[in-house]
Amino acid sequence: MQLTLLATRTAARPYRFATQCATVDNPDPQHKDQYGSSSVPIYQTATFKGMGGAYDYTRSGNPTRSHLEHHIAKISNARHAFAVTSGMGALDVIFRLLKPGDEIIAGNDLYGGSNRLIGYLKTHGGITTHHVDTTDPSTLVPLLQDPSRKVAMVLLESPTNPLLQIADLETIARLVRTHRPEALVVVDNTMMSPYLCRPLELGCDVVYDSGTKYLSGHHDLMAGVITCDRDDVAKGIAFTINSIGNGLSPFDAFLLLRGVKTLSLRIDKQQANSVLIAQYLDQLGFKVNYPGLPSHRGKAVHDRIASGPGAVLSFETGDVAMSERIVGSARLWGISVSFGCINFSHVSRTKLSCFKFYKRNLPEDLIRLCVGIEDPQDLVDDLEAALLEAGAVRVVDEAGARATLERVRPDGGDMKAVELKSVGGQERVKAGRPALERVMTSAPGKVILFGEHAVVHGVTAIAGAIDLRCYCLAEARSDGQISLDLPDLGYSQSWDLSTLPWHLVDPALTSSSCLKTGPKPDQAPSTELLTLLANQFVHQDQLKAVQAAQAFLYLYMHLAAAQGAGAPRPAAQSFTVRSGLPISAGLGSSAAFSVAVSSALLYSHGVLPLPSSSSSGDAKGGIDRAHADLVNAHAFLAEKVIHGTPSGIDNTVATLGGAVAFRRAVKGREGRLDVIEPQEGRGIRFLLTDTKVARDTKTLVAGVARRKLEEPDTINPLFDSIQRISDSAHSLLTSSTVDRAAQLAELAQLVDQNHAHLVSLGVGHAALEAVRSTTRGEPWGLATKLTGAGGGGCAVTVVPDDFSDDSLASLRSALASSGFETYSTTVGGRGFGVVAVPPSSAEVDEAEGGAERSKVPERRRFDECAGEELARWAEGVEGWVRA
Ligand SMILES: Nc1ncnc2c1ncn2[C@@H]1O[C@H](COP(=O)(O)OP(=O)(O)OP(=O)(O)O)[C@@H](O)[C@H]1O
Ligand SMILES: C[C@@](O)(CCO)CC(=O)[O-]
Repeated sequence: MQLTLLATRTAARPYRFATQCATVDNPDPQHKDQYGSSSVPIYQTATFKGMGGAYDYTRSGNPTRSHLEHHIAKISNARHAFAVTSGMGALDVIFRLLKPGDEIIAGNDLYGGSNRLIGYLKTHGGITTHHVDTTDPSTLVPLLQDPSRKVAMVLLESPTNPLLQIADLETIARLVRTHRPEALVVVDNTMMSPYLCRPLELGCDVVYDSGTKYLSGHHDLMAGVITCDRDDVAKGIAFTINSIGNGLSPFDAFLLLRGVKTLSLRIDKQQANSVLIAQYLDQLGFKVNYPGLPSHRGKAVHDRIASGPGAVLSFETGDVAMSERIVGSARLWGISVSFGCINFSHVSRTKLSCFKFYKRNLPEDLIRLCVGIEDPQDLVDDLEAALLEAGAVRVVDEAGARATLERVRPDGGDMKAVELKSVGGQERVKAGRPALERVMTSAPGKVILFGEHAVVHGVTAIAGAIDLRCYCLAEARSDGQISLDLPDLGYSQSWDLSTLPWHLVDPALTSSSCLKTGPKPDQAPSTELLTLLANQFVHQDQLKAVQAAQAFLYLYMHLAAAQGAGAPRPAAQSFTVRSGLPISAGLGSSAAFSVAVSSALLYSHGVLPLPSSSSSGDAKGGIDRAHADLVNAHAFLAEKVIHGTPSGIDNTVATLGGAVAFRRAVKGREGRLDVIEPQEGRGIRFLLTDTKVARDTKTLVAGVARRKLEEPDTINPLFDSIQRISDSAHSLLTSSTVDRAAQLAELAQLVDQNHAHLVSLGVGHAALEAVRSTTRGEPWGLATKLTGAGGGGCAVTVVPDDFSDDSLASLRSALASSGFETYSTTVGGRGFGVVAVPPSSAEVDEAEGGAERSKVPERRRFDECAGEELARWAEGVEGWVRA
């Protein structure tokens, strides 16, 4: 039922642009390629055998070209499309729709090549052209209304090249329709491509693109394409192409078709780079022409007729010689004509002779930038180096917290120093040192005894800290880098602090109150920053590491920005995280990671003062509750980055330790946190079994949320029942009077009931059932449920008081023989901890003659040892203070 509905919907809706680009349909649905080739074959033939077939001579038509033309028509939303040998070839074909004596109205900032052809038309074809200011549609009206004028064509470009002036294509098309219905409105759409603008949809008659540019994207072919809706116009164009023989060759048609498939992908990246570069130049005070800048004249019109500013911009320096020096100094930026290529950002200075010849009033110092898909920071760096080398900017305030660039006035006069908040969208930051040279934190994993998943939707859950922990070591460095090493995931990466996307920090997280109380519980992480971090800053090898690195960088950047009151004051540091917890197994490894990293950041940056350690080196409850809450608030944000919509129970337990009954705040109902105090002599043993079945909490939580939405009548009663289970468990665990045997028997029953509900929620797994059947079977008879997000991961078994150590050992070996890993743990252990780590033995040797050596664990062991050995190493550092 559901499937049918979805299928119908998909069939009725046209595909979106990127999908249309990537899917090449056969123009002739009757014709199936004999081998079912996925890529369109190249029909490299001049002639076709026989007469009366679909094709006879490639000048008139060729299957590869037809495929391309069909595809171009589809993505341009046009009835007809034609592919010819160049963009100018396309304009030539269009001009041949005119007759001697006809007149053209064209812009006064037209592409030089078009102007050259217009000049030729005048001398050889008797066709005159009137150049007007197309940024103002009213300038066309007198010509359109003048009956003595034989205006047969209006030729437009928007944005123009290279001044990026905007013509209101829609309004002009309407004016032409009103005053001169027989005239054709022709648009050169090369700067936009059909991805960003489709002028036929705005009422224009004929559109052409130089396919050499964005449509191809690789500067490896020359082509032009023409689209139109009118059948009579299409007939004229087809006749001309066949007559003059400038149809695109089969091989170039194949290449162009290949290029078009990635059109939207390429333009998205080129455009994003262009926005950063335009902002950079704009902040330096250059006059920048780019419709992506709020100040650009005609931006409102452009935003109405097009869906993006494109990837060409230009700027003026105020001095021709300086412009020449800038263009000459660029290294990564090449010097070239044309644009639209993915891997070749280039600069070009306007050619004086050309402009003078056509009497175009173009500034002679104009530099055009055509932006590719390179890393934007490299482009900005190279441009900046060229600006510095050319003397267009100079560095001031090098000693300050932030480097500042100042534009140099070409005439030597005073120029206001531009304090750059951001350069190319990237803050010019200077790395400092952290408040603490070396600090280590740790946080426990958790086991949820009752209420997982339901807790995300406002039901109470019962959980406690376990004795497996995650450790984070933060160390100062002095090379302007921040690094993250995650040996458990085989991941290691460092970033130059000045290259991080500081411009995307969320101001809501950089206020001074945020430093005191932490991010608000309903604060969502910025998807824009997270996406950028994932796409451009984090190695993409494995999802687990991407999530962890995103969370780390997100916290790090906001903390650095908050400390500098918006202007980042980052410290160069190395962070190494190790964990004794199985990752993605339901024991809260992500929460332990989030708490360990948050606390390491807050202490090492001096936001939290280091608590004083007791002489025993293990002060219980030695951390202020307000400090713990600040850590928890930051960790919750990190959990959101990793999990999407966590309830907050995992990070709360990993921060505070102990055992809690937790209810999150939902829709107007307050949250609630009850600490379950350990009861003397009534501790309960638990066995944790890791099924080793990999799963992802984020996906499982999202799946339950979707089911709640789609099947509320099934899911809501399950949540109500889980609430009753948690309430019963809470009173059983806090009662000091209920009979011990009855308490454990009742808990076992609740465990079974809760597990059954979790299976009904859809988060069970065959491996978990295998664990349950082993523990329930003879001779053990113990109740087990999944714990955490389920879908695999871990199960928790209640171990009664009279269950002997031998029985436990034999149960563990039975589970191990099925490939499971077990952990026997107490529940309710300590919360997060912190310790200042002294220099490792090697450093002590140098500085103090080795006097301290025996007290300091060897640093490299932290990276190398695992499991219990890791815990021994970390716990061996003296002076831990824990919540
Ligand atoms: N030792 C570690 N090193 C690096 N990243 C870690 C480490 N431990 C956890 N993580 C991060 O936490 C994520 C695991 O989160 P996930 O929620 O899937 O599992 P979990 O927290 O163990 O289970 P649950 O949330 O069900 O208790 C990993 O993908 C990684 O991003
Ligand atoms: C599945 C879930 O309830 C527990 C994951 O450990 C999710 C959450 O509470 O955030």
